[in-house]
Amino acid sequence: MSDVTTIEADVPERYADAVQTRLRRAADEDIVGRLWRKDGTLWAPEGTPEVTNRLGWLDIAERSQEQLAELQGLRDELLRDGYTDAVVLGMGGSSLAPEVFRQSFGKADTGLTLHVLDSTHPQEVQKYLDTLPLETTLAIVSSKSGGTIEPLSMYKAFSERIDSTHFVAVTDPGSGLEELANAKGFRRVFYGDPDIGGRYSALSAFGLVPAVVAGYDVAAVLGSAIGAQEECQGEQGNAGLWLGVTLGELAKAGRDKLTFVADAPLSSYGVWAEQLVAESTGKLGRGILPIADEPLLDPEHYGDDRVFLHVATAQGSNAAKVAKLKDAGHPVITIHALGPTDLGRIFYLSEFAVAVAGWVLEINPFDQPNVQEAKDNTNRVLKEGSAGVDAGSLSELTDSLEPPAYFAIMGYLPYSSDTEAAVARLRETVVEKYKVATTWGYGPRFLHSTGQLHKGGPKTGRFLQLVDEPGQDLEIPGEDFTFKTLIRAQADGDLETLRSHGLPAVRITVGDIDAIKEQL
Ligand SMILES: O=P(O)(O)OC[C@H]1O[C@](O)(CO)[C@@H](O)[C@@H]1O
Repeated sequence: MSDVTTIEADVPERYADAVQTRLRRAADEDIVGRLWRKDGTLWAPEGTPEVTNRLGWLDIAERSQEQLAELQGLRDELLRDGYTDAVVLGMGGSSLAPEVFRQSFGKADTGLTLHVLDSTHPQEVQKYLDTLPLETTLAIVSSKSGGTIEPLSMYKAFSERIDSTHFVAVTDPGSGLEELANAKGFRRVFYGDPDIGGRYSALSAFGLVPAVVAGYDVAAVLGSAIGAQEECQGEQGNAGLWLGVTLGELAKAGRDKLTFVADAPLSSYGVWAEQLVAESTGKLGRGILPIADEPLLDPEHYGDDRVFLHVATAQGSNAAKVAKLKDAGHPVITIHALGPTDLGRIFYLSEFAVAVAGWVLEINPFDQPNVQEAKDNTNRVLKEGSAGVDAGSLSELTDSLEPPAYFAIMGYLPYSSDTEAAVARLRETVVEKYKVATTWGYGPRFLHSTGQLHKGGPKTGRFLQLVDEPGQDLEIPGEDFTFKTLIRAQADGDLETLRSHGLPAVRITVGDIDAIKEQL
């Protein structure tokens, strides 16, 4: 057991020495004090960009409390004006926390029905345009940089159909999106903190605007985050420090597949944590690979590259399976949670832990050096057209497949529960047959999440790209490419980038995902 109150640890004895030694070193080197004093040399040489100006999240929950009255004012105004729905148009850090809030809280009595659109698949965008009651829908265009191609394309599609007063922007001061919002007369512009990067922005305006508009108890979410902030102050009983040191040391010992088991109603935690962990740690050939939503199996199916993080609630149904994992000697860390308002605490502890793990792994957790490559390749395909893609063959991925390799499935497909169920069956087959960890992400969403680790992390990934032939296309007003061209250029660009890193990457144009299992 650790000496912290909110986290329970079952870490096998053989790793305990490394964790204790590292905790002593953290105390000797005043890691917590230096983190709070925003000393960037914890992670990178003095003067490195994207370090000291990326630590605003440390006390953002306190500062966000001051924004609540204004946000609640917006919600009241929208309800008075007859609004019924709100849709977030954003990617990565600008969409994933709202998505976890949405799935965890559900529909509140006192707010708008929240939706999150973070896809460029024409069928997916069209679905929202067709099914939302557009006359009573608020569109929240969310982008820190204000220049990301996906939210701007989604904005363009919506702007043809709804009036400017139906839009609000969430962005950092001085961005192109701020300028656009002012020029077009958006209802409001809300600002993020420029000293916080996208994946650390959950408790700033990026998470809060959608959550307040949806009527969720954001004051309680922030209260739980402030509780965690207090827990992360000193050397003793510091849950975030302990978690980061443990995850870092386990990764160094080869347990670098952090497998989330999140109980209802917090089952979607992994989709947010995935970006935090992968984009922060996956670089310089190192990193912790987050595994979200993988079917949970019996211990014998797992290699010794796993560590399990159980977000446990009273309603959860995973306890018996997790107990078996502990008994079999897999490291298991349990974070106990009461319900959705605990998300503030869980987000905060995760953020602090990942910052500490960055120190252990000797990487800068606040940059994303490899994300740009896929974006550049996409832009080139958009400009010059595709030179045609060699699909490759599945055996490139399965030949001598064993831990510590991992099998990544990336679907440039419309979102559907049928797809997710078929992918879950495929993942289960891969784990059972090869004992390797599997990941799954919708493209282009995963490009802003695990995409960084795929290229920058350990070169152990095998990549299966799934694409379809969309039956319908959708114009992007003002652009000379359509959504169908954009998503295919993103898929082509990513395949090319993976291969340029010497990584095995194969494309399958899907009809029946279940049929892939037979070829493994
Ligand atoms: O909020 P923005 O600037 O649109 O960026 C979206 C996402 O893209 C990235 O910058 C890179 O993938 C993420 O870190 C970020 O959360």
